[in-house]
Amino acid sequence: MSFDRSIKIAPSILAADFANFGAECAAIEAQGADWVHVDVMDGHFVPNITFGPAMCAAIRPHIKTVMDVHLMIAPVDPYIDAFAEAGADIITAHVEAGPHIHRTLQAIRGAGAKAGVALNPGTPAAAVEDLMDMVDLICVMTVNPGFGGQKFIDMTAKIRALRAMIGDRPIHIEIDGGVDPTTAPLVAAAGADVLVAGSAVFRGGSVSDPAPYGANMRAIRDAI
Ligand SMILES: O=C(CO)[C@@H](O)[C@H](O)COP(=O)(O)O
Repeated sequence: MSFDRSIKIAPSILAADFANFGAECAAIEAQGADWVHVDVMDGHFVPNITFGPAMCAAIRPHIKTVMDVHLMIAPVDPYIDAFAEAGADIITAHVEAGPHIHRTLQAIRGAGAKAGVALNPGTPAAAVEDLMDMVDLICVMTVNPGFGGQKFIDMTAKIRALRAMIGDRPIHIEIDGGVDPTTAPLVAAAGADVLVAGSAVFRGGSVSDPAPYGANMRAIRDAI
C-alpha cells in the first residue's frame, strides 16, 4: 500500500445492506470508492455491535482496494492478529480503548498491517503527539462513535493541529462521521485526506441500482 495525500473516499459499510456485504463492497469499489471502511463495534467500547474478523475475511475477496478496519472495541490487543489474518490493510484502534496504545500500535505493525489511531471528539490532538513515528493514519472522529447517520461535530481545529504535528511524515488524516458534500470541504481544507462516509454514499442506491453510490461520491469530490 503506497502513500499519497490525494483525497480518498472510504465508504463505511455500516450503511450497506447487511445481507449483501460482498456485493456491496464490489459495488462501491466499481462506483469509485478509494478504500472500503469496516466499522467493528463490540457493544462495550461503543453502544452498538456490528461484526468481527470472520466477516472481514468473508468480504476480503470482494475488495480489490484497501480494507480499512476501524476497531471500536476494548480490549484491542487480543484481536489484532485475527483482523490482520482476515486481510485488513489498516487496523485502527482508539486511543481511549486502553492504557497501552503504544503497545497496541506496535502489535498492529508487528502483525503486518498499517497502524491507525482514532481520537474521539472529546480527546485532544496532544494525545497522539508521542505516537507520530508509530502510526500510518490518524482517524479524527467527527461524531461520537457507535452509529451512522449522526450530526457532524466540527473538529477542524484538531485536524489543523494534527496536520502541523505530522509535518512531512507519511501519515493519513482520516475523518469519520457526518461527512457529506457540506462538511467534506471543511475537513479537506483543514488537512484531511481520507473521508469516511456511510449514509452520504449509500443513500438512494442498492446492489441492483448502484449508480447513486457513484453520484453520491462524485458530489462529495465535486464539493471539495
Ligand atoms: O464509525 C462510525 C460511527 O461510529 C462511522 O464510520 C459512521 O459509520 C459514519 O457514518 P455516517 O456518519 O457517514 O453516516
